[in-house]
Amino acid sequence: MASFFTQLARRGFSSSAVRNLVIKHVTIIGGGQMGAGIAQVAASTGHSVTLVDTNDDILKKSIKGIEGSLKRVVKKKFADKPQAGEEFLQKVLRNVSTSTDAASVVHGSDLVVEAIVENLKIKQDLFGRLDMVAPEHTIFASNTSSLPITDIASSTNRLDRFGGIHFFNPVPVMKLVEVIATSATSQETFDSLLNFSKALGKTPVSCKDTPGFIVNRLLVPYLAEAVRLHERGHGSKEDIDIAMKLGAGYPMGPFELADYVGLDTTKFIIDGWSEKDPGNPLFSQIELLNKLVAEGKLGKKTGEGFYKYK
Ligand SMILES: CCCCCCCC(=O)CC(=O)SCCNC(=O)CCNC(=O)[C@H](O)C(C)(C)COP(=O)(O)OP(=O)(O)OC[C@H]1O[C@@H](n2cnc3c(N)ncnc32)[C@H](O)[C@@H]1OP(=O)(O)O
Ligand SMILES: NC(=O)C1=CN([C@@H]2O[C@H](COP(=O)(O)OP(=O)(O)OC[C@H]3O[C@@H](n4cnc5c(N)ncnc54)[C@H](O)[C@@H]3O)[C@@H](O)[C@H]2O)C=CC1
Repeated sequence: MASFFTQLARRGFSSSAVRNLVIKHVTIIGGGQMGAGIAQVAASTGHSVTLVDTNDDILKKSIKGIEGSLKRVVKKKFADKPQAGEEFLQKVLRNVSTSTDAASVVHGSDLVVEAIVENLKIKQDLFGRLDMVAPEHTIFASNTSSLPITDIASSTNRLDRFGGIHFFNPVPVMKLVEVIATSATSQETFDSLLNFSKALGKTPVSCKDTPGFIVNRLLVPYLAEAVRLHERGHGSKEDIDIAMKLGAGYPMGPFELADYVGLDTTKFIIDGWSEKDPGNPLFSQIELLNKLVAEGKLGKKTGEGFYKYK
């Protein structure tokens, strides 16, 4: 039987594309909560990272956030060696550069991780543009919470080198990464994403390209039901949060977690799924969530969501 590499070569891949599997340079697009966290962890594990966002002010904020989060890590990891801790921090920061123009920086990338707004069209536009300029061997991956990887990948001509890599918030703390293969993702791409996740010190699990993969398929209906339970007058937000923390062992209650994740992201997910599966009561609209998002109360990141943070 022909080797895997031979089979790939027969399917039109050059040997240079096949050989270049170790991910060293990563471009991360979107410097928000997730992108900044992924950049931090990748840079901390010796990868060279370019972080991209739409403007320099956002990127300055991302770097400041990375520095703050790194200080928490360093304080713990180098408790008895502050000098070594400071050196580590500076070394990690040197591994991160920034840009507002993704197309001009992907030429040296082994992997592009997208962590921009949860909107299919915007993600497709981004990947479609990058596909024309990125090297042949570059793997594309999305950190989407809920959109089909197959749909995002459809704007490119590298379906075999496209997968999902779903991190959890806060990225420096949460150990899980869901690695998602579509029906077109090559085994090699999947393995590279698994190995990259392990190189970041994470524990990867393998997922199919189904709505919400594993964690969000279970977490989102739970969160939605918590808000509905509150809307029905069957529990205060505070009591529901306390109940789930003390009764089910969750580190945060559902309202705290939704505020932490972002109510806009939570709404994007529920809207997308209810549009695709309108009869499914699990994904029916949630009035209170819609109201808060319409008021710009998006959770912790805007200072108010279900709770106030100012
Ligand atoms: C909502 C449903 C809709 C889903 C929408 C889509 C979302 C997705 O696609 C997928 C997701 O990410 S779902 C969210 C997953 N995340 C969670 O469930 C987080 C739950 N919360 C926690 O684990 C802790 O409260 C947490 C770790 C956050 C904080 O812990 P504590 O309350 O104990 O607070 P701390 O004592 O401050 O922190 C504990 C240790 O962690 C370190 N730390 C926390 N944040 C950090 C950060 N940003 N960077 C670096 N280190 C950080 C902190 O230093 C502390 O360390 P130790 O001193 O060793 O304990
Ligand atoms: N918030 C969470 O807990 C989690 C979110 N995700 C997913 O990660 C992605 C990002 O989420 P967050 O970091 O929470 O969002 P966020 O709102 O904190 O950050 C998104 C960033 O992307 C930037 N951006 C938007 N369009 C862009 C473009 N075309 N080019 C470059 N930058 C662009 C924005 O300026 C912003 O800084 C979403 O797909 C979300 O579903 C995945 C796991 C957990």
